[in-house]
Amino acid sequence: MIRARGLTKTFHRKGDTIRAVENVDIDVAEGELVAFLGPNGAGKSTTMRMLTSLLTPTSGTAEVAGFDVVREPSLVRSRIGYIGQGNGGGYSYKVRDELHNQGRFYGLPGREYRRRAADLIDALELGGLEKRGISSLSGGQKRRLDVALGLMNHPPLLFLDEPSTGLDPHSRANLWEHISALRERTGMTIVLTTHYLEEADKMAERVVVIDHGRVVADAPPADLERDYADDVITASVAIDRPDSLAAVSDRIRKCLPPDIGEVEVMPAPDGADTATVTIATTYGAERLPVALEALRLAGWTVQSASLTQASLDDVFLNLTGRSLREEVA
Ligand SMILES: Nc1ncnc2c1ncn2[C@@H]1O[C@H](COP(=O)(O)OP(=O)(O)OP(=O)(O)O)[C@@H](O)[C@H]1O
Repeated sequence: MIRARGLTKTFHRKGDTIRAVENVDIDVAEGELVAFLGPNGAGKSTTMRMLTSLLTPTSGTAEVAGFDVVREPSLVRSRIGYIGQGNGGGYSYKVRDELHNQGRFYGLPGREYRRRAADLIDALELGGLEKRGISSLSGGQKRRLDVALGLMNHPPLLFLDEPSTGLDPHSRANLWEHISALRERTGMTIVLTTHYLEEADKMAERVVVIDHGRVVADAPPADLERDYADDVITASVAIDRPDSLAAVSDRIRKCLPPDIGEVEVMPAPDGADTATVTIATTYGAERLPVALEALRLAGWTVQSASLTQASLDDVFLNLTGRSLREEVA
């Protein structure tokens, strides 16, 4: 569906040169859901706008839905849906009129656009709102209408630029339910931008991490978390008072399998007779019981244990030295 090579966009503004996107390669297969993840200003929207033919690349090439974005922009546009960050609906129109207008824009015959509008009103739960003015809709309802507008031409490829930004968690979950259901029904390919880590983790089959206009990683979320971040096992272990921390640490390390991961032993901060064992590892969920069993067999009493699984924020931190969560906040 998408094959981009060396995609680059440089803006010149007031004597400044802004390298918004640099040398980006992207492949998206039919039916995939791919998320571009990165902080504000990383270049996600600019990349998407080049792929939708709205911006001409400074250099590089992209084929989208079988056509070249520079040489065949109208063929690209006829085969994609694009929902930008701004609101698609003209505010003076009513919900159904806006959908019908969109159908006319794509040159659909009246019967067809009325049928599609009715279908999308149903699929995106806009029933009862058909005659409402768009300016009176809630944020979540407006975003669902945006998605409906982007789907009027039945595109095999849908681009969503920050579909859920500004929505409350309930509306966000609701929008995602609708998008997932549509995807299941139509097999549509979806490319979206987001800076919600949880959203990318849960919804996307593949995450393209973008920072300073460059792709810094591109893989399924679970692979990124395995390759670029650690799970952390934490266990609180009872210790005998006379033992020095060094001796305890040595004994604990020796009882654990050598390949378990990076082990650290710290005294409890409140001076109690416990030590905190942390193990940075991959496949933490499988290794947690192994570690606990090894400690138990060696005679240690484990008072509590927990597992913190690697997140996409850890991935971003390890790749860039910055926390995406903090940057976005
Ligand atoms: N038309 C433009 N003229 C000048 N600079 C621009 C223009 N459009 C984008 N930029 C700059 O290019 C860089 C990338 O912007 P872009 O909007 O692609 O980032 P983004 O990752 O989508 O950010 P956000 O999450 O805030 O939407 C930023 O530094 C931005 O200020």
